[in-house]
Amino acid sequence: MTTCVALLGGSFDPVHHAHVALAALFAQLLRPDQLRIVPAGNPWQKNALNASADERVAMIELAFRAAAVTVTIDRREIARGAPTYTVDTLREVRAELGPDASIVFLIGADQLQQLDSWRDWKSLFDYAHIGVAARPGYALDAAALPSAVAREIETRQGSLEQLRTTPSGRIFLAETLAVDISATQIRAALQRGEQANSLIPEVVLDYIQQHNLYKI
Ligand SMILES: Nc1ncnc2c1ncn2[C@@H]1O[C@H](COP(=O)(O)OP(=O)(O)OP(=O)(O)O)[C@@H](O)[C@H]1O
Ligand SMILES: O=C(O)c1ccc[n+]([C@@H]2O[C@H](COP(=O)([O-])O)[C@@H](O)[C@H]2O)c1
Repeated sequence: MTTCVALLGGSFDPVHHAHVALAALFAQLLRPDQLRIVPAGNPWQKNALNASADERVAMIELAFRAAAVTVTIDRREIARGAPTYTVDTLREVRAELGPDASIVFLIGADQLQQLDSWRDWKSLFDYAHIGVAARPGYALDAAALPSAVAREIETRQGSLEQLRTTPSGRIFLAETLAVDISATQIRAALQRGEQANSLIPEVVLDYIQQHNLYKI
């Protein structure tokens, strides 16, 4: 049996219900041997993060424990101390797991729409598959995507079975996720002094309040 490892990277500033739902969806679809959450150390396309790396990790632990989704937190991008390029992460994980393991990097539709802006993006497929989840407001059809990304999907689209049993090179689009939540919206709500109860797990909200996060 091929080992299958799924990775969900992100800023998680803070982690929210859609992150957990995305991870749970692919846990169910792929039944991976391991599901790793990879908090970005220095997400170079974003403005400065609000919470610290340790705070983001603590919130991720709380969120996934509360949801009973079994994950491992991989801190390599935090430890790297350089702009976070996924291609570097996938190269490292490939070296660790060997040539035969299936590696699946999970993203939402917003990131698919800008995949061609990622560092050395075509090389991502040398190391891993990409699993994409739908996101309200971000279409998955070819017309909504940069033409280079649409072309890549045309040749690389594969089945879940192909993702699970081959090492890299395929894309799978999961069209069923429909959770209209963003960390931007949560930070704005918290800054306005609103509770954001329906957007993040209660344990994460408790943590945010105890640590006085997202006030400014
Ligand atoms: N509502 C959502 N539906 C589907 N995928 C999502 C959703 N929210 C985030 N993701 C995906 O999860 C990963 C990590 O996202 P991230 O931590 O940047 O959250 P975010 O809500 O997009 O943050 P921000 O609003 O700060 O940009 C990305 O691949 C992103 O596409
Ligand atoms: O490699 C890149 O150049 C790159 C550019 C943008 C985003 N990413 C990765 O995509 C994941 C989601 O990013 P974000 O900004 O939505 O949190 C996270 O793991 C980022 O490191 C990676």
